[in-house]
Amino acid sequence: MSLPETPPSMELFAPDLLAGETALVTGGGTGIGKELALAYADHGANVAIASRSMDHLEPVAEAIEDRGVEACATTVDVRDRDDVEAMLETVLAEVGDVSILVNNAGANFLCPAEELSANGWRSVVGTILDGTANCTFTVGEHLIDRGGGAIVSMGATNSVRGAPYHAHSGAGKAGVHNLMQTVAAEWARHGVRANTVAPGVIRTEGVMDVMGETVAEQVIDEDLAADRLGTPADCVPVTLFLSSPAAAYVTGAYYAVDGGQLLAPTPM
Ligand SMILES: CCC/C=C/C(=O)SCCNC(=O)CCNC(=O)[C@H](O)C(C)(C)COP(=O)([O-])OP(=O)([O-])OC[C@H]1O[C@@H](n2cnc3c(N)ncnc32)[C@H](O)[C@@H]1OP(=O)([O-])[O-]
Ligand SMILES: NC(=O)C1=CN([C@@H]2O[C@H](COP(=O)(O)OP(=O)(O)OC[C@H]3O[C@@H](n4cnc5c(N)ncnc54)[C@H](OP(=O)(O)O)[C@@H]3O)[C@@H](O)[C@H]2O)C=CC1
Repeated sequence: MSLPETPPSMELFAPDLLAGETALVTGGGTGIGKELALAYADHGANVAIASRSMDHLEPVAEAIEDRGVEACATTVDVRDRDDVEAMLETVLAEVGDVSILVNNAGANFLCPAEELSANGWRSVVGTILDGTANCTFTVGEHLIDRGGGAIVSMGATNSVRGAPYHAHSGAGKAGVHNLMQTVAAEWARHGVRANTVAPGVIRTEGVMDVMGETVAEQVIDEDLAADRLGTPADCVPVTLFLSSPAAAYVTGAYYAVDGGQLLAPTPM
């Protein structure tokens, strides 16, 4: 028996939960980011999505518009601060005020620490941590100027539990968790909240490329109380909640969406 599926967010939350908001989702053309972008649109928010490849973004932008809200798709490499500033200019010009930032763009590969090249480290930590910082500082300034907003960053369970071959990814995600706490502490007085959602192992093309089916089966058998991998849909409700007025008093928090991956798998 595994944990049941998460119902579609439209069965859980009011359809107009985020009407009048504009969400910017990095990495919004694939995997978890795509599911989040479509859910924001379902609940009435205008949605901007940004990543390196327009190929990912265009079909999702069309699906967002099909939901009757405004969409913007723009390219960005979140590792580059100038690029991130240009992304925000484009989004502000095309869909107006941004009130929600989702730092979802991410990167990972499995590599023994002693074999990781300097460039391999930079590539992953640059995307996860520098990328989250670049977007948080750039969009954060806008959120402060407009008098408030919500930031949700995709962390990972490896930020609080080291795991083999995750030196770059785990360290980067730990930095994300801490960065969200810091800006939460600094920016509450500006009405800006910042929280972390930490997925466990969520079945996306990106993660399956990283770990493959054999490791996936091993994780399910040995590590997951839920007895199944997560799905992008599992990440939606908590992220919508954290973006909404229902979380008005929630900031600096860390929510694992991991099917119990952080629990000890054995009694002792
Ligand atoms: C609990 C799970 C937590 C998180 C899960 C997820 O995030 S799932 C989501 C997962 N989704 C994604 O990851 C999607 C986005 N991912 C990507 O874009 C790429 O996978 C990227 C991260 C390599 C960045 O691309 P890029 O074009 O910027 O970089 P590039 O190709 O130029 O390589 C840079 C350096 O990295 C080196 N290197 C690369 N692979 C390996 C390897 N297997 N082994 C060793 N090293 C490797 C490569 O050799 C080079 O170093 P060198 O040789 O110059 O010293
Ligand atoms: N799936 C999982 O099991 C887990 C995922 N996570 C985190 O959740 C988030 C989403 O993961 P998932 O959906 O699986 O991954 P995907 O591989 O589907 O998504 C990663 C996204 O990030 C974008 N991206 C990567 N590098 C950059 C960059 N330098 N600049 C801008 N965009 C970039 C990619 O688009 P493009 O190629 O167009 O740039 C892609 O859309 C990530 O932060 C990931 O670390 C955390 C724990 C577990």
